[in-house]
This record gives sequence, structure tokens and C-alpha cells, in this order.
Amino acid sequence: MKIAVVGTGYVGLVTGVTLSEIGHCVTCIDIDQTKVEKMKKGISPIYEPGLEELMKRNIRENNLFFTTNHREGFKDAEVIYIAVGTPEKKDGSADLSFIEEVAINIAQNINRNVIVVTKSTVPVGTNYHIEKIIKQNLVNDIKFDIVSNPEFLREGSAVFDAFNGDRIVIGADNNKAAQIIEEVNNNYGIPVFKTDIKSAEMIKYASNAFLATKISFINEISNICERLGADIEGVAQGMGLDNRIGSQFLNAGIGYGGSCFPKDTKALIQIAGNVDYEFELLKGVVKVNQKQQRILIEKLEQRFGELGNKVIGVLGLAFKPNTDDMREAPSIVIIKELLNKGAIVKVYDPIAIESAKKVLEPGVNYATSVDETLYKSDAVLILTEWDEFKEIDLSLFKQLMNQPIVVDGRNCFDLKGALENDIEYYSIGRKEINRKSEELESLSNSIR
Ligand SMILES: NC(=O)C1=CN([C@@H]2O[C@H](COP(=O)(O)OP(=O)(O)OC[C@H]3O[C@@H](n4cnc5c(N)ncnc54)[C@H](O)[C@@H]3O)[C@@H](O)[C@H]2O)C=CC1
Ligand SMILES: O=C(O)[C@H]1O[C@H](OP(=O)(O)OP(=O)(O)OC[C@H]2O[C@@H](n3ccc(=O)[nH]c3=O)[C@H](O)[C@@H]2O)[C@H](O)[C@@H](O)[C@@H]1O
Repeated sequence: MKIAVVGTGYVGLVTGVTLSEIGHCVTCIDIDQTKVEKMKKGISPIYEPGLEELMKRNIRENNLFFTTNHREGFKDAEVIYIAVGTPEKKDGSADLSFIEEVAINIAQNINRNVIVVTKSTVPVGTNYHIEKIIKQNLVNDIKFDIVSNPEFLREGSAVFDAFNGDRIVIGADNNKAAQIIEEVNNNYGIPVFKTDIKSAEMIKYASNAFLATKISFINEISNICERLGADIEGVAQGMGLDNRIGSQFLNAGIGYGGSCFPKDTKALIQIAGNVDYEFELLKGVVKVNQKQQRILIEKLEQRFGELGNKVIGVLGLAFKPNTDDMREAPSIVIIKELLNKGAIVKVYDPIAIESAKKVLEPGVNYATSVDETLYKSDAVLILTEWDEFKEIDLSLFKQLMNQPIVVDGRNCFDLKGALENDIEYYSIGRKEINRKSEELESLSNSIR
């Protein structure tokens, strides 16, 4: 089938590339000329494992094209996917200006009957808004249908998710259109769930809000565990064994970040507010997340008192491993606060340094390796659980740092290893490990 995809962020690019991989002829359209030039050469503008190989192959086989020109991109397209951003406005609601612009682009440039599929995460009712804008601005006498097809991929495993997702949600009022979009997706081999348009739009927000709730919940439990001397890892494992709860998304840490959970939770609070419903639970989730992002600063202050002139190394900047995406990364909030408190901040990330430079405060020192970050630091914070950090030789902390104090926001190391390597180790929801502690012997025995 001939398909156009508008917008080549994570969602648009992965959608376009994987649709070409399953046998469609796809043209991706973006208004960013530099990005399009890169993509035409098979270079991915985002770091996403496996994506570039698929891009290159499908470009070579003439299944995948890129353009900045909407008319050229829509030419003969039977299906048009909308995958532009829906960022957060100041009041927390979703900014639909990119979506509205694309609706006008479509109305002015389509030359045949077409199905318009919205992949972007949009508030309930937006697909009808898109339909209205297209109708009002149509230039040619053609017919079109609208379909909601929200995206559930995760950054860092987006290609894997495209072929192994749990479900594809198709929301439509017209059975024929729903059936065609189901056929388009056939070769992904993923179960399809069909529903009406508004419910499909809500499934996306409710899913993200639920996952965010799970994270804030386990983070609160971890804070209580710390105070009571219970161990969050065991608690999460024990909870997850109940199939009704499930073991995923129970990793306590420094709060969720990224381009979607923070904005989608706030947008859903607004969506509910618009129909006079106060979503109290979700408001709590957002508040807990904001508090959790500061938890490592509290731990540092408890240990040092003042942070002025302390050299703090930071390992990990991206909001999660395997991506260079810095959108709403907890590292931004934490580093800003460290600088405000007068600390000297040295940071390292295996992939996200260049994107981090665009968003972090001036005054940050960028290191090029773990060793350089550790060297003569008074404490090290771990903010992203990259494999490179999980595999660090633990003896390096004592060898390279002024004092081996590690405040780990992602529970990368086991307590026994930290203890054996003389690390003063603070993590999330677990016992503190500290050679200075008088309980050292008994603690050591209990861990062994
Ligand atoms: N990033 C993610 O992992 C996921 C994102 N989503 C949702 O998907 C949507 C897109 O998100 P991202 O891929 O992160 O977007 P993004 O913001 O990274 O990229 C959007 C792209 O659209 C382009 N664009 C804007 N207006 C355009 C126009 N009129 N014509 C052509 N191109 C245009 C921009 O130049 C940009 O390259 C959002 O609604 C988001 O909530 C859903 C699931 C996962
Ligand atoms: O709508 C979206 O954009 C996407 O949002 C998330 O995907 P993503 O943001 O890429 O990453 P996640 O793996 O969900 O992680 C989000 C944040 O939660 C944090 N997290 C995740 C899991 C966990 O157990 N604990 C935890 O703190 C991560 O560190 C990260 O900061 C969802 O998982 C996707 O299904 C959805 O499509």
C-alpha cells in the first residue's frame, strides 16, 4: 500500500521505517530540511538501536522515501499517518498547533480518497477536530476517513516494540476504514484491538497514566521501605509475582521522565478538568514524581550538610538508557539544583552528551569517560542505569574518588559488592552501606 507519514520524530520515523519493512511503500514528510537530508542518506536523526539498518535497507530497495514537500509526499497516498508532536502547554494541556497545521497541509494537498490515521497522542475528541479542519480546508473534491491508532513504543526499544508490541489499537467509526488499517498492520503480527475513536484516544492516555502511577506508587513504597529497613527490590519482586500486579514498571528510582509520561499525565488531568472532573489520584502521581526527582539531593545534603564547592560527579543524563533523549530527564532538575547549591558538577553519559549540552545549565563540566567523572569527586550520583555503569569495576570508586561516596538513583549495584569495595553507598529503598557504621560487622553478616 502507498503510505505517507507526517512528522519524523521517534514515532513518525519508526512507523515509516517499520511500515516499509513490512512491505509498504512509504514516504516520510518533515518540515525540518536538515533532518530530511540526513534521513535520505539513511542516517537516523535519533539514537535508536536497529533503526538505521532498516532505514538503509528500505531506502536501497526503494520502499522508503523522505521529503519536505507535503504535496509530493501525499501524491497517490492511500493512507496518511499523522505523527507530529503534541507538546505540553504552560497550563499542562496538549498543544495541538502542529496537528492543526498538518490537517491543513492534508486538506490542501491530497489528490485522492484517503484514510487519515492519527498516531500522535491527542486529547479525546481531537480526531474529530482534525476531521473538521480538513473538511473546512479541502481543495479537491475527495473523500476521507479518520482513524485513531495511538502508538505504544518505548524509546530505546522502539524497533523491537514495533514488531513485538502487546496490541495495536484501532479506533474508527467506519468499519471499512478500520479494516483497511488492520490490513496495513497485518504483517507486524500483533493482536489488533478495535474500538471507537474516543475510546482509542483515551486508551493511550489511560495507559501512560497507569504506568506513571505504578512508578510513583513503587517510589513511595521505596521511601517507606528505607525508613522501616525493608528492601524495595525484594518487595517489588514479591509483589510482581502476583500476575494481577505484574513485575514490570516496579523499579524504584528518581521518578519518571521522558517526552511522554510527564506531559501525558498533566494533559489527562486537564482533559478530566475540562469535563469538571478532578483526577485526584493522577494529581498525586505527578506530585510524588516531582518530589522523587529531588531525593538524591536530600541524600547528599544529609551526608554533607552544605554542598557548596563539593565536586559531584554525575553518571547518566538521558531519561533512560539506550536513548539520547533529554526531554524531561530527571538529570536536568537534579543538576540545576546542585549548581544552585554551589556544587561543582562533572557529568558523563555514553550517548546523550550532545543533546544534554542543549538543555543543561551553563557551568556544567562535561567528562568523556566514567574514570574522568570519578576522578577526585567528593561524591558520584548515578542517574541513568546504562549497562556501562552497571558493569563498572567497583574498586575504581575508591581508587579514583576523593572519597568513595556513591548515591545511586537506579540501584545499579548489589549491596554486597558495594560493601566489599569500601563504597559508602546510598541507593533507593534499600539499606545504606557505610564502612563507618558501627553495625558494619552485623550488616556484613546479614548480607552474606
Ligand atoms: N517519543 C515517543 O516515544 C512517543 C511519542 N508518542 C507521541 O507521538 C507524537 C510524536 O512524538 P515524537 O515522535 O516524540 O515527536 P517529535 O516532537 O520528536 O517530532 C515531531 C516531528 O514532526 C515534525 N513536524 C512538525 N510539524 C510538521 C508538519 N506540519 N509537517 C511535517 N512535519 C512536521 C517536526 O519537525 C519533528 O521532526 C506525540 O504526540 C507523542 O506524545 C507516542 C508514543 C511514543
Ligand atoms: O507515550 C510514550 O511516549 C511512551 O511512553 C513510555 O515510553 P518511554 O517514555 O519511552 O520510556 P519508559 O520505558 O516507559 O520509561 C519512562 C520513564 O519511567 C522511568 N521508569 C520506568 C520503569 C520503572 O519501573 N521505573 C521507572 O522509573 C524511566 O526511567 C523513564 O524515566 C511508555 O512505556 C510507552 O508505552 C509509550 O508509548
